[in-house]
Amino acid sequence: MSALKRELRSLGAFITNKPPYCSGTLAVPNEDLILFYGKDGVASRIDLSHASEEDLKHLAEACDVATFGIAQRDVLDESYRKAGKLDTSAFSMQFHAGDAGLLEAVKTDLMEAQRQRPIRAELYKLNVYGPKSFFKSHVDTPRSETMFGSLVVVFRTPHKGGALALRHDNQEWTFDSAATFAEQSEPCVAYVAFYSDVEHEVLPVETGYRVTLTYNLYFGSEDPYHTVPNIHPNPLTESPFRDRLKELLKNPAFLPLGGTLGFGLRHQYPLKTKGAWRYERKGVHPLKDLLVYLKGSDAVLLRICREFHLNASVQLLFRDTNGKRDVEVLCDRVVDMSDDCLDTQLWFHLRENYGGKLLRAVDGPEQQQDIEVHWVTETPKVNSIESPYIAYGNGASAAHTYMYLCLIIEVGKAGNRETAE
Ligand SMILES: O=C(O)CCC(=O)C(=O)O
Ligand SMILES: [Fe+2]
Repeated sequence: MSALKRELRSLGAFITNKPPYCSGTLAVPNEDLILFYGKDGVASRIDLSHASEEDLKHLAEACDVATFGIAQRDVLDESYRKAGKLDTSAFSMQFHAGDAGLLEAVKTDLMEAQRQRPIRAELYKLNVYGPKSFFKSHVDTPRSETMFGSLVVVFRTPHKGGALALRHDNQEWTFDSAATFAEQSEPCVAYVAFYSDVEHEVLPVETGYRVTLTYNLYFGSEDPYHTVPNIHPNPLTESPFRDRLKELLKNPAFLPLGGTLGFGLRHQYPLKTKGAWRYERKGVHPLKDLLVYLKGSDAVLLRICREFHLNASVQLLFRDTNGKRDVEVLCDRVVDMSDDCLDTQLWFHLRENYGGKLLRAVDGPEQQQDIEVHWVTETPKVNSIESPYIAYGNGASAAHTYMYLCLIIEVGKAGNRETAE
């Protein structure tokens, strides 16, 4: 491996290793933890800061069986999810994530670069996970295009087990509320927030009752909140990446003549390709618009590049074909090839008709590479977007290629680049 490749890989590790969730504890006054619940005329009352086993059993018995969403349908299957739920119409309490300053913590810790963007949390359900309850691995069903994640608040009721396992991009983390509470002496609730594309699973509760509120997180206008000084987010820091990049930019041996860096985006983004030419004509540029919607480490990356005055753009990398990485083409606009009939090579078509730039080709020495991109991180395979087209060979056949969203960064030559000092 060349020295440059090694340096880029160690730089990329700071991005790739950043978890797509945040968690912590939050001090809450006891009076905010009184829960009133019931579906009939008379409501019951439980103090979630000092709940007895008997109180919790009563609450569990008042719940309905929890369902879960598959393809916009609610499904009941106790081999997949065993838990109780109350809809928002069947309970009430003073505690609101928006008021408690929790959104501020989520913005700071999870959203990072986008922390200036307003977000709001919509209360979804109260859940009770009693002994042997669980919720197998799933991703939450997005309720709208602006929903970007979920927030779970766990109350300090006696329980063991019921940790939340989170999985993304072949990595796994665990948020164990029972263990978190064991380390706290102050009255508090525990919270965990994660992006919508994070798979998660509630492991079986061994003893006691795990009581939660779940919220859907949206980009959108801000709820009023008060900053509570007692929030202790587990910080997931971005500064090692910034420091390392700065070091590299200062080093005259790093890309001495300047160059182009590529980062595969880590998160999934909805991208409408159908009819792309139509909205381009109206002046809509989805790849440019995506810059303000970047999530988590993708957003951090953009912000740091901007700090260093590096030109950054979201582009589409096309990779052809059959899993082989023989031909790669980069396009700075959305391409809809669903109606295209290709009687030439895909890379040629993209270059001729969509302004694509050839990164790598195998079919002959005469093919020119348009630009060289030094890849720092790869886009996870799950984030690929399929793009169909019709290929003419001996006859017409349906073919497809895969596109990957990436952030392309221009680095100036040594001595001619800023390091934000
Ligand atoms: O309780 C939790 O930690 C997560 C619950 C969950 O995944 C859900 O309600 O969709
Ligand atoms: Fe979930």
